[in-house]
Amino acid sequence: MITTDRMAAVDANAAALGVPRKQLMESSGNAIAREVRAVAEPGATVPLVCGRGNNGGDALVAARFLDEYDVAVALLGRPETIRTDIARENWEALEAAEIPAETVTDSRDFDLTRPDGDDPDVIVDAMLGSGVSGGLREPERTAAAAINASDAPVVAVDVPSGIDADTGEPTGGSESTADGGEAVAVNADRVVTFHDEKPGLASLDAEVTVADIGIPAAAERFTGPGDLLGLDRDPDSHKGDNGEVLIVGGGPYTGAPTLSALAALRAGADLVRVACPESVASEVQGFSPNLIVRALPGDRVGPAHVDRVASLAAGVDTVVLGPGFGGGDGTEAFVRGFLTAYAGRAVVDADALRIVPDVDTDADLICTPHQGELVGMGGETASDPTERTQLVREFAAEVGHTLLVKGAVDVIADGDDVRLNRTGNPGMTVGGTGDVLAGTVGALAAVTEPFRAAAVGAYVVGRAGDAAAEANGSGLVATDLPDRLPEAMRNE
Ligand SMILES: NC(=O)C1=CN([C@@H]2O[C@H](COP(=O)(O)OP(=O)(O)OC[C@H]3O[C@@H](n4cnc5c(N)ncnc54)[C@H](O)[C@@H]3O)[C@@H](O)[C@H]2O)[C@@H](O)CC1
Ligand SMILES: [K+]
Repeated sequence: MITTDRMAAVDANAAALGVPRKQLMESSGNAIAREVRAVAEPGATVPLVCGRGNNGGDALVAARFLDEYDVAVALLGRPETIRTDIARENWEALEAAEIPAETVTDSRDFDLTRPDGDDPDVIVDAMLGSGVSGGLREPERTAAAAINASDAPVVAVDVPSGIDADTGEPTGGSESTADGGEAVAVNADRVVTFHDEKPGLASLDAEVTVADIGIPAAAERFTGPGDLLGLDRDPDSHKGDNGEVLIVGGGPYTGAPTLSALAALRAGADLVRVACPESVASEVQGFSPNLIVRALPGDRVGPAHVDRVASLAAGVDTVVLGPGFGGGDGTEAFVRGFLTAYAGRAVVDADALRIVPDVDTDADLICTPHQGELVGMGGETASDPTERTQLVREFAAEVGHTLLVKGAVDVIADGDDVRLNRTGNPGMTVGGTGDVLAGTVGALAAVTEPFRAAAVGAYVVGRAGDAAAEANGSGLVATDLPDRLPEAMRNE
């Protein structure tokens, strides 16, 4: 089962793996043709009703595969207004091949009946797919009414036009069904959908076929540029809307919490506060005027700070717990106390990790252990990648939190999902890169759900590291990474 958003991500990842969308469209068109052959004999009359997006493009390809049928392509709108290059190229291929195709610019002209007055044998509905928004507009609305009025079986491409593939509901609501034949969506008898089932299709009264269109499994299993889709800032957003992060760390170390904080800012957070012992507060502040530092009495974070940190945490989207804490009983008691009191979202790293498996918390945690820390938490690891992935998935389910286990290939898992990340390089074993990762994931978790924040965080920090390695070779240091994050987060 795959949602529309995830499908778009996987599609972009496939392109990055060398399988471009035009190639997928070719497979989709082929799959539609197979479906038509399953319901109609050669020679049958098959109108293909095409929109101007890629859903229509799929059917423009199908028309080329259906030589043995009496096909007629109806493009809803002028060819110059076809919205994607690949759909337009397929339109031009039809014209060049002299395959019958007409354009419908006035919906009153739309007619599916044959010259002899009979219904066609099969109608292909390729008006709108996953790119639909809102209720059907013209000419799609009239065309949908005509499709629904015909007695011919209807094969819908990907999803019946006007239906939300995630919910199965009409995209414009279902109010107008009773008002004299106005269509809110196409009623399809069959749906040929691509790659995987869609959550909304099962509730429809239609036979659903899932066609394999050649998207490699790696496009789903591994993070890729598609995973960055949909993370852009809302142009109307205000300060704070794009994430407020609290880093709690420092004491024996000053660099670690600072790296986390700078990474959180570069990963897009609007406001980053660092709560650290007063002994290091001015040093942390000295690293950057972009940071807001909150000093905690003493030279180590300890149980006496739980209330103060909990009140600072109450106003933010995510807390990053652990960078530069060092070990020790006081720190452990703090982490335990804080997690018991806190019910929000937190990234847990380094010395704070050991507490997670047996603390009673309502917080939603993203734990970022390396293999050694994973074992310290009570998890298991293995040298075989498949086995290791399975073990991480099981352990994530057991602890009830999201895990991002760092390694040459990072494994990200929660109880339901697992993803692998292969960006990054051996130069990143240098100290401090883990702090950068924790801060990055903290910023992302302020704007997206924990599993995705962890997966995208691993991907972009690895990408930033790859760029840094290109510039600095094995002289890469952790401070090279934060400034490279914005470039690494571009979706290309
Ligand atoms: N991985 C993928 O995502 C793949 C997608 N493919 C096809 O591409 C389709 C998605 O293509 P697109 O993103 O181009 O989108 P669509 O073809 O679904 O819609 C395109 C356009 O329709 C217009 N539109 C939106 N809502 C409307 C409404 N309510 N009334 C009238 N017009 C409306 C918009 O201008 C939109 O740009 C999928 O459904 C599938 O058929 C396949 O070719 C292969 C792989
Ligand atoms: K459709």
